[in-house]
Amino acid sequence: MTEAEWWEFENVEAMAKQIADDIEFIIKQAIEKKGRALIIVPGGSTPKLVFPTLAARDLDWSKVTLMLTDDRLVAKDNPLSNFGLLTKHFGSSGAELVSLIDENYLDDRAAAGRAADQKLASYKWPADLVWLGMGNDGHTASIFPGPNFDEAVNGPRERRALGLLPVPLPPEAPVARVTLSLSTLASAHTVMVVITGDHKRTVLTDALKEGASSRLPVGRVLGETEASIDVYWSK
Ligand SMILES: O=C1O[C@H](COP(=O)(O)O)[C@@H](O)[C@H](O)[C@H]1O
Repeated sequence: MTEAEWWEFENVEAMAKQIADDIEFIIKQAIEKKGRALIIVPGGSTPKLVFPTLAARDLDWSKVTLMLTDDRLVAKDNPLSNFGLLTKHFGSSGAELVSLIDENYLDDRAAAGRAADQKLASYKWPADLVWLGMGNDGHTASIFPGPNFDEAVNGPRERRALGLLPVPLPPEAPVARVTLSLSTLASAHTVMVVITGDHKRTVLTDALKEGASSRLPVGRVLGETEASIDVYWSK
């Protein structure tokens, strides 16, 4: 069983405000303590509820690095690009935005993963915050259930990013991915999971019960997380 604290909200607006408050606090604390904040955020649809509220916060964004938990292996101007979403909301904030995708390797997921891994070596780890999303199938970042699951979770601990192919391909984004590794996600100072709807609540509850040996990616990542875990949930 993995312990997590649940925060439940009447609506997504109230949830978005609380998440923005909490991330603002984490960023300010990190800047005060070490001069910069490294904040990892998810892609997909759920962050769209929070990014506008967070981006409007009066912070010294020039001292903030924003990176993604994962991205789709597509060009930055492709509508599926998580980095495109990040740029849309934070592009004028002054924050450093880090893409996991090197457009030289759009046809080669393994090389794309190695390129991201090399790039990430120049950042200061662990991250101050890893904010995880979760798909209906229990995937988190781009660690999916299926044949790539073992490769994704059993890699060397020093590996920070890797290229993966979800099987089956998710209909909403049927492309290869580059994802942060389990060890990178799980070593953050703070970990939050943000989900909506009854189905995802059931999936996450089951995954937490299964703990570190969970059959679901989100359960595996959270089971290995060193920090306390906060779950934000709204209908
Ligand atoms: O493909 C992805 O999906 C998950 C879940 O996204 P959501 O749309 O169900 O919120 C997301 O966390 C991940 O970053 C993204 O690349």
